[in-house]
Order: sequence, then structure tokens, then C-alpha cells
Amino acid sequence: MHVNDTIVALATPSGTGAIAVVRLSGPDSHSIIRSIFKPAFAKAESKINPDQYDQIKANTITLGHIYDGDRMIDEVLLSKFVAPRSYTGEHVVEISCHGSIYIQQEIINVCLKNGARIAEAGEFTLQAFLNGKMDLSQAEAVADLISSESATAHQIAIQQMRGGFSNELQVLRKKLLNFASLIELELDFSEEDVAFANRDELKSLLQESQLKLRKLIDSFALGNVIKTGIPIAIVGEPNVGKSTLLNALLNEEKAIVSDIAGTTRDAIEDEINIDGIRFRLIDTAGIRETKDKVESIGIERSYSKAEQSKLVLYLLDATQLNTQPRILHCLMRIHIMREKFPDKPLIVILNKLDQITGLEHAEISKQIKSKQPDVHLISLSAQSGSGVDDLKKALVDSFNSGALSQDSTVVSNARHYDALQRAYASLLEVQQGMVQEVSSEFLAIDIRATAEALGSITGEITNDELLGNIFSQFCIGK
Ligand SMILES: Nc1nc2c(c(=O)[nH]1)N(C=O)[C@@H](CNc1ccc(C(=O)N[C@@H](CCC(=O)O)C(=O)O)cc1)CN2
Ligand SMILES: Nc1nc2c(ncn2[C@@H]2O[C@H](COP(=O)(O)OP(=O)(O)OP(=O)(O)O)[C@@H](O)[C@H]2O)c(=O)[nH]1
Repeated sequence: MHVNDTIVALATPSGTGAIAVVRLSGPDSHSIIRSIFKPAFAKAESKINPDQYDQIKANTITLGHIYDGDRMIDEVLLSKFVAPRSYTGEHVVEISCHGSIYIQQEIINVCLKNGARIAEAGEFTLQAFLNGKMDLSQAEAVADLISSESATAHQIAIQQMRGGFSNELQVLRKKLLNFASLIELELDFSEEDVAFANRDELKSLLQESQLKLRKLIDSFALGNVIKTGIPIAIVGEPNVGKSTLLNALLNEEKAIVSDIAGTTRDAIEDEINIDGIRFRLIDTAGIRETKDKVESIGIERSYSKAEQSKLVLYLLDATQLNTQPRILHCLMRIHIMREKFPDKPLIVILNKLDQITGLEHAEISKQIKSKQPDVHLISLSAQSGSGVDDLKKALVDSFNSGALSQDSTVVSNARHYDALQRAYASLLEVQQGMVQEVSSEFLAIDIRATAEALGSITGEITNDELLGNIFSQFCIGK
């Protein structure tokens, strides 16, 4: 990284668009533009004159033309930002040009010709971080925000970008470091047996920290699932209509539908967005005893998929429940599912509703309810789509949206989660050390380890390798 470079990149997606934005940041941004931009307010016949550009106020947009020597490239809108009041904290200029790929390239080229260099992935945001415009966790949230595909993922990213837990962690870290220093000071005066660090205050700080970290660590279960989608397993015997249901939910023909039992050999995954919540639906191979080798692997897998899911949809074929033994058989299956996954919410779906009479439906429901009174039963036709909305509603309801209130902080970044766990582990060491009255030296070491882990989240403690890893995953121009 070279602090004195002026970087340039396309800020909008590559390809043709109505408008494209080329962004420049660095100490030479303005001097580069001075020699290639002629504002519209200047006299038509006049040459490009650096004074004209200097008349433009910071934080304003100006119409004009970009030139490469005498050749006019495009009519553009130019936004001027003067350091340190810009996204990156450096001098920034944004050129909104017509969105042809040729024009985009020509404008970038003329900037390069005048001394800029192409920005690396994430370099604008890295610069914003280095200039203290945002901390590391906020910079990471910018990337999350760009890639968020559901309302909930968006909410978590926005929250974190606006500061999220950064301030809270920074305050905790400062307090901890303060204690570490006081304890270290005591060591210098060890012969005099003084205590600068009030042990009761330290104890309550440790308790407060422990609670806060625990809450953040626990929120990752939700945050992670929101980011990657809530996994839902669709389970049931062959031919009950799992693939058809998946298609009905997806509204597209993704899974292979056939009337040959055992068609679904492998788990198929897909994503749907219902009411701003992202679900990952996993269709599994029909569960039954089989001698077919390939199929039995599939069945093993469907149990393990059910294991990984947050909720199981157990599908039944209503047309197959026309005799008492068959109903008993299916009740036994439900019983097994519940025993196998006692903690997982289970929704039993009675499919092919279009093929049975109202009377038959009433009888089947009654039988199931009498043996499994608290089972969540939904009747639908995957083929016609009737009742599918009830299922969608049940899926949304099963998601504990209360846990995602406006102001609660949810950790969704695995790096933050790891660091929080490290901080928590060191914190427990400190607490244990206090109980066992270990030498202050060791207390201070563990307190500093806690502070260091917290500092790595916000980027107060960092290194080039970590920054490289994080920002190289950003897109170019961000
Ligand atoms: N055209 C454009 N749109 C954009 C961005 C951008 O950089 N350019 N952004 C980013 O990619 C986002 C907006 N974020 C921004 C955040 C801060 C500043 C900025 O100039 N901050 C200064 C001045 C603040 C002020 O005027 O009060 C500062 O922090 O000192 C600009 C954009 C989304 N839309
Ligand atoms: N009438 C009717 N037929 C359905 C319904 N849902 C599925 N089917 C039919 O039932 C048959 C099996 O459906 P699939 O979706 O392939 O069943 P599956 O459970 O995925 O089957 P496997 O891949 O063998 O596990 C197909 O012929 C579907 O058209 C429904 O609601 N009503």
C-alpha cells in the first residue's frame, strides 16, 4: 500500500448502463481533474483552465466535459470532495459519465495517463479505515451490506455499519487496558504492597464484560443463519411430493419431479426469500429401508441433512392414508422423527389434498391429532399450490423475529465471532485468576489478551495480512 498514490476505479458494475461512476481518491485527485475537466460554466471557447476547477466548491456537483488533450470524451457530472471530508478521508472526485464501456475505459485511461493508478479491490474502503472514517468491523459491514439479499441480512449489516457493537467493545477494551496498566503499576511497587487497581471494581467490570460478550457470542447463531439462510429439511417417504413442494415454494422447476419412487437421490438445495427472511430448502432422498446401495446413501444423508437443519418439514401423501394400518405406520414415522430430533421444530404436511375428499381429510387429521395432539399439521396440494401460503406463513412464524429487534446487536461475521470467543476465554482466565489469587502479573497478561482480542474486531489491533485478507474480498471500486 502506498499512501501517496492516487487511485482510480469504476464504482459502478462493469458493463453498459445508463450512467457509470468513475471514482478517484488520493492527494492528486484534484490536480488530475484540473487538467482534464472543463466546467460548463466556463466560456465555451476557452481552454481548460485550472482556475475554473478551483472555483468549484467542495461537496458540489458540476456539469462539464472530460477531455483527453483536445479530444472531448464525454459530458459528465463531477462531484468534488475535499480532504478530509470524503468517503476515504482523502481528496475524492467522482465522475458520473454516460455508461458506455468505451467511455468508462477512456475516462479511467486519461486519469491513469495523468498519474493515477488502478485501485485494488476494497482499496477505497481500506483508505477510509486507515483514515479513521470507520473501524474495521464497520468496513466489513460495508461488504456485507453490498451482498445482503434479504431484509434481515440488510438490517444486521446496516446496524453494524452504523457502529453496531464497535463503540461498546472499544469502551470495554479501554477499561480493561486501564486495569491492566494499574495492575502492572502495582508490580513496580511490589515491595510496598499497594493496590492501585480496585479489585471490586475490576470484578464488576469483568462481570459486565462477560455478560456483554456472552450475549454477542450467542447472537451469532442467529446472525450466521440469517446471512447464509435458515436451513429447512424436507423429509418424507418416496413419492410423497417433496420435489413438487420444493418447486411450489421456489416457483420454478428446480428439482426433478417424477412418479418413479426414489427419484430424488441426492439432496438439492435452494433458497427462497419469504417476507425478507432467507430460507435454504433442502430436499432429501425418500426415507425408507432399501437394498439399493445408492439410495441407502441418500437416506443416510437425508437424516444428516435433517440434523443440520433448523426445522424439519415431514411430508405425507394423503392418498396413501386410506387404511388404518397405513395411518398407524405414518404415526409411527412421526414418532421416530420426533425422537430422533427432539429439539427441532417439526411441521407435518399432508400433501395431495386435491386427491382426497373433505371427509377423508377430516378423518386423517382427526386420527393424527388424536395420537399426536401437539403436532403442527398443515394440509396442502403441492401440485395446485393451494395451502402453500399457509406453509410459508408457518415458516416465517417459526423464525424468532423477536430476537432481531431494531436495536439488538447481532454478530454475523465469523471473524468477529472467533475473536469474541477468544476474548471470552481470556476473560474467564482473569476471573479464575482472581478467585485463585494468582500473581498480578498473570492477571495483567490475561486482561491484555482479552483486550487484544476485542481490539482485533474493531481493528485497533491489526496487521497487513489481516487487512489484506479482508479487503481483497471486496469488489473493485469499493
Ligand atoms: N456517489 C456515491 N454514492 C455513494 C457513496 C460514494 O462514495 N459515492 N458511498 C460510499 O461508497 C455511500 C455513501 N457513503 C458516504 C459516506 C461518507 C461520505 C463523505 O463524503 N463523508 C465526509 C463528509 C460528511 C459530510 O458531508 O457531512 C466525511 O466523512 O468527512 C460520502 C459517502 C453510498 N453512496
Ligand atoms: N395430485 C397431486 N399429485 C402430486 C402432488 N404433489 C406431488 N404429486 C405427484 O406425486 C409424484 C411424486 O412427486 P415428487 O415430488 O417427485 O415426490 P418425491 O417425494 O420428491 O419423490 P422421491 O424423489 O421419490 O423421494 C409426482 O407424480 C407428482 O406429480 C399433489 O399435491 N397432488
